[in-house]
Amino acid sequence: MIIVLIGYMASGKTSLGKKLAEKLNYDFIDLDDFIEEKEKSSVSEVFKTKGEIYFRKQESFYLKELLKDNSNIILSVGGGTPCYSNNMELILNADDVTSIYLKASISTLASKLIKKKAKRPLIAHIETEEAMEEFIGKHLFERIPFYSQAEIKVIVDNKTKDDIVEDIILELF
Ligand SMILES: Nc1ncnc2c1ncn2[C@@H]1O[C@H](COP(=O)(O)OP(=O)(O)O)[C@@H](O)[C@H]1O
Ligand SMILES: O=C(O)C1=C[C@@H](OP(=O)(O)O)[C@@H](O)[C@H](O)C1
Ligand SMILES: [Mg+2]
Repeated sequence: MIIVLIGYMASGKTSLGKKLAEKLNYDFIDLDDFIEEKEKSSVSEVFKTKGEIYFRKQESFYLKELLKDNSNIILSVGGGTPCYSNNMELILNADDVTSIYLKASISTLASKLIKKKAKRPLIAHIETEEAMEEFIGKHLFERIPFYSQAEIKVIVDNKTKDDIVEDIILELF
C-alpha cells in the first residue's frame, strides 16, 4: 500500500511521513527529495534556474512513476502536488493508494513558515507573520478544493508529532 500525505507547506508531511514510516515499517519517500536527487539540484535552485512550470512538470512525472510502485510506502508530496495537472485524480484513482490530508489552520502554518521559509521558494520573500497569514489565506482558498478530496483528514493544530502519527494510524486501520 502507498499512503500519500498531502497538505499545505509546513503542515508536517515530510517530518510526520518519516515517523509514520518508521512506526509502520514502511519505506519513506519524500517527493521533493526524490526530485532533488533526480534533478541533481535543490527545489529552490530548480525554481530559480528552470522555473516553476518545469518543476511542476517534473513533480507530476515522478509522482506518476512512484504511484506505480507496489511496495509499502509512505509518500510525502509537496504542498502544491495535488493542485497541478491531474495529480489529485491520479492519487485518488491509483490502485492500493490511500490519501491523507494534514489539515492545519492559517496561524499554525504561518508561525511555522515564518521560521522555515528559506527552502520554500514560493514564500521565501515574505517578511512578517502577518503578511505570511495573508498569503497563506489566499493560497489555501485555491488549494483546499484539492486537499479536501483526500480520503482521510487529520487535524494537526496544537498536537505533538507523536499524537498526530497515532491519529493517522487510528484513521487508517
Ligand atoms: N506537530 C508538530 N509539532 C511541532 N513541529 C512540527 C509539527 N509538524 C511539523 N513540525 C515542524 O514544522 C516544520 C515543517 O514540517 P515539514 O514536515 O517539513 O512540513 P511539510 O513537509 O508539510 O512542508 C519542520 O521543522 C517540522 O519539524
Ligand atoms: O506548496 C508548494 O507549492 C511547494 C511546497 C514544497 O514542499 P513542502 O510542502 O514540503 O514545503 C515544495 O514542493 C515546493 O517548494 C513548492
Ligand atoms: Mg515537505
